[in-house]
Formats: sequence, C-alpha cells, structure tokens
Amino acid sequence: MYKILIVEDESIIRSTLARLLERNKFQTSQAENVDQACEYNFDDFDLIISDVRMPGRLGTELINLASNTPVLIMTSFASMRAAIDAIKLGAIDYIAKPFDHQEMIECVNKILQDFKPQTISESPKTKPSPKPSNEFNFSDFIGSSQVMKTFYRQCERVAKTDVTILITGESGTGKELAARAIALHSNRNEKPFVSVNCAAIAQSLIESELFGHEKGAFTGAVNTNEGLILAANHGTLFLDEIGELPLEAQARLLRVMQEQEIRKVGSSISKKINVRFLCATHRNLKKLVEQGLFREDLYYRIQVIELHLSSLKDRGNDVIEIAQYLLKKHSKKLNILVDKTFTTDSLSILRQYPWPGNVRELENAVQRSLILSNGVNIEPVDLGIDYEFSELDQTAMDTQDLDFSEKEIFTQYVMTYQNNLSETQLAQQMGVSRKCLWERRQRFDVPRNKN
Ligand SMILES: Nc1ncnc2c1ncn2[C@@H]1O[C@H](COP(=O)(O)OP(=O)(O)OP(=O)(O)O)[C@@H](O)[C@H]1O
Repeated sequence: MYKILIVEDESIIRSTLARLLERNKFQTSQAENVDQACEYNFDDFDLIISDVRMPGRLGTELINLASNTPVLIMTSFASMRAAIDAIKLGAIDYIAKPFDHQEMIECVNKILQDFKPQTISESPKTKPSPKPSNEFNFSDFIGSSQVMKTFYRQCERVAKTDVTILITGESGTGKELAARAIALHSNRNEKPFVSVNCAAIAQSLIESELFGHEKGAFTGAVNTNEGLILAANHGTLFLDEIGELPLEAQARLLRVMQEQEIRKVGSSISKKINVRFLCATHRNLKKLVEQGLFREDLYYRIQVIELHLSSLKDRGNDVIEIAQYLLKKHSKKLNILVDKTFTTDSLSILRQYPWPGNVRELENAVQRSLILSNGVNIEPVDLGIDYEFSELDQTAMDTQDLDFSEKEIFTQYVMTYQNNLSETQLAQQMGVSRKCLWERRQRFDVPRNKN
C-alpha cells in the first residue's frame, strides 16, 4: 500500500485530504508544518503532498529535504507564479486549492505510476485513469532517473500552455529533443515546428533570416524572403542557442514576442502573427546580461519558465539505459544482423566516463562501437573512449569537486593533442561535436592554439 505524507497547516484541509486518500486505499501520515514533517523518515513515503505557505518554513523546502521522494505542491494562490516557482525548485507537480477530489486522486495515481510503474495495479481503486488527455508520452526520451522523471513532468505541465520556455543544459543533453516533444504535446502539434540554430547563421544575415526581408532591402536581397518567424506562424519557433543572437536582433525579437507582430527588414508594414516561442541555450544568460551581451528585458521575457536538462553524468543509470537503446536503434539502422551486447567492462566504462558531450557523444561512441567490434561482444576498446581519461576522472570524482576534475582532464587532454590535430580531428578523437569542443574551451578557458 502506498504511503503518503500530508503537510498542511489547516487542519480541515489536512483531514479532508487524509480521508480522501484513505478512501482510495492509500496510507497517510500528517504533519502541520515542515519541522514536524522532518520528524518522519521521508524515505518511508512514496509521495509527499505539501502546502507552500505554512508557519515556519515554506513547503517547497521539502523538495530538497526529501530528495528521494516526489513532492506534490498544493498552492492556494492558483497563480501561475507560485506553481512555476515550485516546479522550478523541482516539485513533481502542483495542484491548486481548493482541489477537485477526482483531480487530486488522478494526479496522485499518475505520479505514483511514473515512479513505481511495477506496482500501481496493486489495488483496483488506485489504478491510474485511462483518460489519455494529459498523458505525456515522451517516447523519444530514454531515462528513468528521478531528475528526468521530474523533467518529463515539468514538460507535461507547460506543454499545453502558450508561455515562452527557456530550456537550459549542456550541449547534447537533449534540448532540441525536449523542444520538439513540448511542441508535439502542445495544442499547436498540427502546425509548423521551425527550429533555428542562432549560432549557425552568420550575424549579418540573422535579422533577414528570422524576420524576412523585402526585395532590394539590402545588396544581395534579390527576392523577398518571408523569414523563419513567419514560417512558424500558428505553430512553434524553436530558437536554439539564443545567447548567440546579436543585440540588434534581440531588440527586434523582443518587439515581435511582446506585440506578436512582425515587420520585414526594409518594410514599413507590420503583420500580426501567432507564434509560440521555445528557446534554448547552453550559456548562462544571466551572466551574459551582466556582461551587457544579452538584453535584460528579453531575458525576463523568455525565462517565464525555465526547464533544465541535467548533464548525462548526473543521471545515474540512465547512461546505460540510453546506451542499450541506441545500440538497438543503430544496429537496425546499420543493418547489423547479430545482437551485439556490451561486455561488463564496457558497461562499467560507460557508467564511469563523464560524457562531456552528453547524449550526443554517447551516440557517437555507440555507433563507432557497432562498426568497430568483431563478433557479438562490444569490448571497451571498441567504444573509442580514452580509459585513462575515464579512470582519472573516476579517481577525481571520488576525491574532489567534479567540475574541477572535468576541467583538469579536459585541459590536459586538449594540451596533449591539439598541436598535432585540427579542431575537427580533436573533436572526433574526443567523440564530441566541434560545437561541444568549442563550448568546453570557453567554459574551461582553454583557448585554441593559434599555431
Ligand atoms: N534522453 C535521451 N534519450 C535518447 N536520445 C537522446 C536523449 N537526449 C538526447 N538524445 C539524442 O541526443 C542527440 C542530441 O540531442 P539534442 O540535439 O536534442 O541536444 P541539444 O542539447 O539540443 O544539443 P546542442 O546544444 O548541441 O544543440 C540527438 O540525437 C537526440 O535525439
């Protein structure tokens, strides 16, 4: 039987909720505030349902205090703001008070189903609702770590709204995949999804590419161009690497977002549009704002909701799940007829390696191993990962700050090889994209050797 801890200062709400849950075959415990809740062992519970504002500490503090147990937040301020804040802090979901009894039970069942899929059917009454309306099928995303489950849930909550979302995370963590999944589960799923990589378009062309231009607007504008924003009309525009957008284009984009109106370069006529914006960046936009490289007003406009994708190394066993999935996927694609498997040593290396290029780097390694391995077994050597690299990192991980060890290893690796390799070769040898290598150079302050 599932155990649920209710943390609520208003005794009527607390006892009503307890009765409702118990009628549905859940076992409950109650606490009046966060301090009282802390007297319990959180690991004994399958779910915590907590109010936010209570005497003493905020209910959202439980999200960190009970790191292994999902926390469902109840907020009497049905405002989006309080809910967003709770979700940002890592709450599994939120529910507005006064809550509808049916909605509460469905929500609880859904959370428990996601966290304990193998036992949800223990009691017929606790079966999740068969209603698919708010099911978020994230089938392209592999990984069942708690951080990813929380991420899926957050995506589910925001997909149907029209708010602008900022997706953050290192290169290769799946930001574009997330944007596509959100668009797919939005009410605009039948309309265009346009993806623009702001880092890949020359700065001189970015305005005309995004906003369009009239014929003759500038030298070389031989034809009228409708622009990518208009191409996404009624649908979704995904602005990847928005931190790379030049300041002038940022000002123009802000106007478009605020007014939902667009004016082509060289035109005096504005046109009404209806576009939902999803943005992504691997950069710290707040820092860019402080440095005067990103407009503060645009920053606040796009980070209405911020969803963060964890680095692969912080997702525990997801790396193995994803590797096995990619092995199947690419075996099929490469038409490999035998069922290849990772040896125990390979699995151990997959788990230890810090994956600076995240899932993209893992995908490269899996593809390479399928091609290089002889027979059914995929040995460590086939993965093309530098073992010393991974062993060194493991030792470092055991003893010191992770970021520091990663920086040290990256710097050492680049310094050793960069004199004899081009950037492309160096990236290939590390099993990451050139973009990822460039980002790491920036992050760890390891500039290119100009010679
Ligand atoms: N959880 C996951 N499960 C399976 N495949 C994944 C997962 N996350 C990412 N991928 C795959 O990894 C690759 C990189 O993902 P994606 O392009 O979405 O990352 P990104 O964060 O947008 O990277 P960048 O910032 O470099 O553009 C894609 O092929 C994507 O399908």
